[in-house]
Order: sequence, then structure tokens, then C-alpha cells
Amino acid sequence: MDEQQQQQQEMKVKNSWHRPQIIVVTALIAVGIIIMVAIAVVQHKPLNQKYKYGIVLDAGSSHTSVYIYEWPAEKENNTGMVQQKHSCNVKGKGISSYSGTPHKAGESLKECMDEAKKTIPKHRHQETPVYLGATAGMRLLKMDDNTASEKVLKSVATSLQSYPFSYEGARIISGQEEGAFGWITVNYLSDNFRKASGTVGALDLGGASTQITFVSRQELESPDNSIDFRLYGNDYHLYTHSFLCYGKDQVLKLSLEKQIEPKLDMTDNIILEDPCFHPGYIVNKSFQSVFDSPCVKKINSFLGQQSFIHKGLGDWNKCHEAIKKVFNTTYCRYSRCSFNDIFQPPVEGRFGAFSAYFFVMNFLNLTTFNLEEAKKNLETYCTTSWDTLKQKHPKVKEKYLAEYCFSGTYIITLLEDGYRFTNETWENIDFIKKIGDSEAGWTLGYMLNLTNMIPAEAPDTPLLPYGGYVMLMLILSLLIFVFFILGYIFFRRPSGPTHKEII
Ligand SMILES: O=P(O)(O)OP(=O)(O)OP(=O)(O)OC[C@H]1O[C@@H](n2cnc3c(O)ncnc32)[C@H](O)[C@@H]1O
Ligand SMILES: [Ca+2]
Repeated sequence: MDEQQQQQQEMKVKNSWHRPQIIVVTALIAVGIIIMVAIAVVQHKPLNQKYKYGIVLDAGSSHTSVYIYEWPAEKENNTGMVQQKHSCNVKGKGISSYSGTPHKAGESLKECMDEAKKTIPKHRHQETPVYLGATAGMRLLKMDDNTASEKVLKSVATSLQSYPFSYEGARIISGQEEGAFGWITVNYLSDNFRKASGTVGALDLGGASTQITFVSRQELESPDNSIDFRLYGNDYHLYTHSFLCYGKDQVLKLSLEKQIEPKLDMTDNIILEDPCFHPGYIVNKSFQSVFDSPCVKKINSFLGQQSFIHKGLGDWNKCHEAIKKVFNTTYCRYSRCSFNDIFQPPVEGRFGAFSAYFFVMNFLNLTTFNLEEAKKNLETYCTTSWDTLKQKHPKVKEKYLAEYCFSGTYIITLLEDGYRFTNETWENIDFIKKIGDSEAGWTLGYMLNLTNMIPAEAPDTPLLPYGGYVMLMLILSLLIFVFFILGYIFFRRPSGPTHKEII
């Protein structure tokens, strides 16, 4: 055998890879591994994202909003999954304003509910729950005229039942629920339940009531103000209170009443010089507009006159003093109170302040200032003449524009003299409208609770996220493959003729 032949023979021995059995076995193993990975991946792949929906109507004292929430169908119990998809403001005032014409309350919802029908995919309509919660405006109407409030609720219920969604009820929610669900909303949206990193308190200022809710380490002396939750495996001990009549519209009535009362025996036209309104503001207002609420005493002695002249003075300090008078701090049956004999432990931790807290402080550009600076800036703002303001803000609704000085002063007084925030704790307040795409308010918390979407115990989560799982499977399979090849190379028994045999 010549040298060339010998070399060829040796090459053949070394290239035993070329033997058909080995090629077939290797290919089979490779195909096996690929199939194994493919099956594992397909088996665990999330199905095409399918969404579920829920609708909540916030029937507030000043207006009604319709919120549509959406969440991935297979992740119902994962916190942070539900988001606001759409919102719609119902035209006109709140449903309690239809006490004289209840059928119009239901009709008023039509435009927004038609919008909901368009926003939610048709095949989901039937399973989409719709809830209506009415707040302080309806609580006041119920106090004033129970029959009228029932008629209004019936009217909105009938209207909602005419839609293809799953109607789950229309009711007046309690102040406690309003406070607690607002707290759940802001903490759910900030993912505080899963992180267990501490929670934020919730401050909600509406037109007719206001809520304060926070976790307190102190003993809560009144059971009415205490709520316990177990969420995602953690216990929360909440302080909450809702002050009916302390929303910003009702407090304005209270404050006007306090100023009108001493003038009632005057025979001349009553001119009310109001430090909370701007210099140059002068408007004729009916007594009816002030005294039409159960929050203010029914006074009949003004019957001789129908209206009074409301004249602005623009004096922040006097306005501050006048507003302080709506809080009764002379009596407290507990170790400490906010006002009106309501127990409140000292405020603790950070707070999210939303609805009118945000509308007003944002308009006044006061959201980033400390308490003293906020007071100074507001003082200057209140002295601005009404004409100047109207020229500066031609697009802002006149009713809002006229009231920002009053509302800002009320917010500062409520937080400082009511809830006892100090210069230091003021820094813990964040004025917020939305967290992500979702508005801060009680509606999301209400829906999460009614659909059992926040479990008491944390759900078991897979050890690895989906991406990590796929990567791990791939790497392990490749390793097996590589080890197999290496094993073969190192431990193979030469199968061709040996060197000796050839020689
Ligand atoms: O919670 P309740 O007391 O039932 O009332 P609501 O739900 O209707 O109250 P909102 O938070 O919607 O609004 C609070 C108040 O802020 C007013 N408001 C709304 N938008 C505003 C804006 O842009 N600027 C000033 N005020 C505004 C509104 O008229 C109310 O008096
Ligand atoms: Ca509200």
C-alpha cells in the first residue's frame, strides 16, 4: 500500500462522521431536541392577548363620568393589570340635579353609554359588567327627599339595563367605601400591594363631600373610621373618613350662609362683601342657590327678598379666617380630632390628592410649592381683579374662574387646619390626576373589589418569566447537544480498521 493510499485510509478513520448511521442518529437527536423545545415553547406561549372589560359610572354631585377599564383575560389576579381604556363625561350636571325630572337622569347617560358600546368589542359586550355608584349628591338628595332619590336611581338603572352589557347594579355608595376604594385605586395603580413597599394615603375632594384615607399605626379610637383589608398576603389597617357637606361646592354654600346670616334682618338689599372673591366681581345671586341644600340651615326669613349682591373683596387673610369658621374644632370626644368631633390620628406617609385638589391646585400652579409659598402665591392671586383674570383666561369656565381663590383657600385650610398637615408633612402631598393612563378616584377600586380582582393572598407566580423560561430551555437543549457531540468525539471507539491492520 503506497503512502497516499495509507493517508486516505487514515482520513477515512478520522472522518467516521461521514458514516451514514452517525449522520442519521445525530440528525434524529437534533430534530428530537428541536421538537422538544418547540412543544415546550408552544405549550407555554401566552395565547393571543385577549382583553376583558368593565364599566363603572361615577355619579358624582357635580357630574357623571363613565370609565371603561380593560385587562388581559388570563391575568385577572395579577396586580397592576387593569387599566383605564376610555372615559366619557356625561353632559350636564350630576344625576341628583334631576330630582324634579327623574326620567332625564337615565336619558343623560345615553351618549356616553353609546360610546362604551363602540369602544368595547361586540363579542365582549355580554360579559362586561357595568356598575353605577352615586356619591355625595345622591346622599344629600336621599336625606332631603328619599322618594326622589329612589326615582333617580331607578331611572339610571333602567337606562343601563337597556344596554347589551351585564348590569350589576346602581346604588349610592357610602362615604367609607368612597374613601377606601379611592385608596385601593391609587395603591393598585402604583403597584404598592405587590411591592409591599408601603402605601400612600388618598385625599379626594369632590363637590359635595371629601375623603381622607391612610394606613395608620395608631390605635383607631372610633370603629366607624377603621377598615381592615387583607390584599396580596398583606394586612392593611386603614383610617378613613368622608365629610359630607365638605366638598368644595357645599363649603361655598356654608361659607356664604355664615356671611349672610348676620345680615338677614337688614331691610335694604343685602350686599355680601366676600373676601374670597376677586375685586370687581359683582353678581346678583338668588338665596335659593345658597339654601337649596341640607348642608345649610333652611332660613326662611329672607322671604322678603329673592336675591343678594355677591361682591368680591380679594382679601386672602380674611377669606382664610372666614373659611376656618366652617370647621368646628371646639369639641372632641377622642384623644384627637380633625374637626366636627371626628377622630383622626396624625397623618402618616405620603398622600395622593386628586379630583378637585388637583383641578384647583394645578390651575393655580401651586402643586410644587411648600405650604408657606403656596399661601403667599394664593394671597397675590386673590387680589387680582376680576377683569384682569377674565382677560387672562378667556377660555376657562367663568364659574370655575370666579371660585379658584375660594377653592384654593379652602384646600389649604382643610389640609392645614382640618387634617393638621404641617409645613413638613405638606411636602408628602402629591397633587395627582392620573397614574399612568388611569384617573385617580374610587371607581377602579370599586370594580376591582366587586369582581374579586385583588385576592387576599398573593397568587403563585411561575419561577421564571416566560422569556427567561424559553431562553433556559434553548440553552439547556443546546448544551445537551454539544455535550453529546463532545462525548462522542472523546469516547468513541474507532470503528474503521486499525493502523496495525492496515499495515
Ligand atoms: O364626589 P362628589 O362630592 O359627589 O362630587 P363630584 O365627584 O361630582 O366632584 P368632582 O371630583 O368631579 O369635582 C369636584 C369639584 O371640582 C369642580 N371641578 C371640576 N373640574 C374643574 C376644573 O377644571 N376646575 C375647577 N373646578 C373643577 C366640580 O365642579 C366640583 O365642584
Ligand atoms: Ca367624586
